[in-house]
Amino acid sequence: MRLYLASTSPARLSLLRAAGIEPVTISPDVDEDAVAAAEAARTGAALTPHHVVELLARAKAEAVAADGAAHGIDGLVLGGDSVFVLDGVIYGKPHTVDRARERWHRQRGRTGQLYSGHWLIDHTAEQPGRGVGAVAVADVTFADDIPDAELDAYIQTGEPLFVAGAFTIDSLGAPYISRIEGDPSTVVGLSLPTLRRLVLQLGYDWPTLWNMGTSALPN
Ligand SMILES: Nc1nc2c(ncn2[C@@H]2O[C@H](COP(=O)(O)OP(=O)(O)OP(=O)(O)O)[C@@H](O)[C@H]2O)c(=O)[nH]1
Repeated sequence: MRLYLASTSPARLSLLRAAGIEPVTISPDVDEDAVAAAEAARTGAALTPHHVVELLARAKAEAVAADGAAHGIDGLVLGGDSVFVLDGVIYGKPHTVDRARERWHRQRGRTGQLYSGHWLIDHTAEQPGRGVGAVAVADVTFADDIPDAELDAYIQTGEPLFVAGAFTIDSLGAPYISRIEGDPSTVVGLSLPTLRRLVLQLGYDWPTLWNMGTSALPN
């Protein structure tokens, strides 16, 4: 079974490859801010983190599936979205050094939640368009002994600017994460246990997605 990843996230691609799946990646053409704003206007209330990540994961998967014929899609289309929540406030990517510094000064020594949304669409002749979704959440606790100067050095690498919550657990940010509760792949941006359950929900066996080269096999 072919998996189509409706995401530009290198981290999501790496997670799938390490799990034995070489997806076809297709960039979703979605204005995330506009989609979230339209939903907030429709509901008349601020969106919960759970709602935001499932809404955007679905929008990305549906945007790619809508062009299914153009892409020659015959398989499962996966969209994802992640946000970080601290004290009830939803944070995406900081994008700027000042915002990343402000976030870290707030989250240092604290615990927040990383929410990842998943939407999987069956784009095969058998069940064209059937979609299922789920959200996974993991608690992330940050080290409390990071001096300002070291935080600035980390921020200057640029890594924190383009990831939800301004941190990674699998790259330069790893030394600053003291505890995770939940499956680590949720924090990276794609919960593999959650994806497996969605595949089963659509009636497929997980191993049918394996199309590993040697890249996924431990050497
Ligand atoms: N490597 C890594 N990436 C992380 C981590 N936490 C969050 N991210 C990334 O932060 C990004 C969150 O932004 P999203 O809007 O969900 O996704 P995106 O990167 O914009 O890509 P699209 O799916 O194309 O929207 C994702 O690429 C996540 O993989 C982490 O701990 N490690």
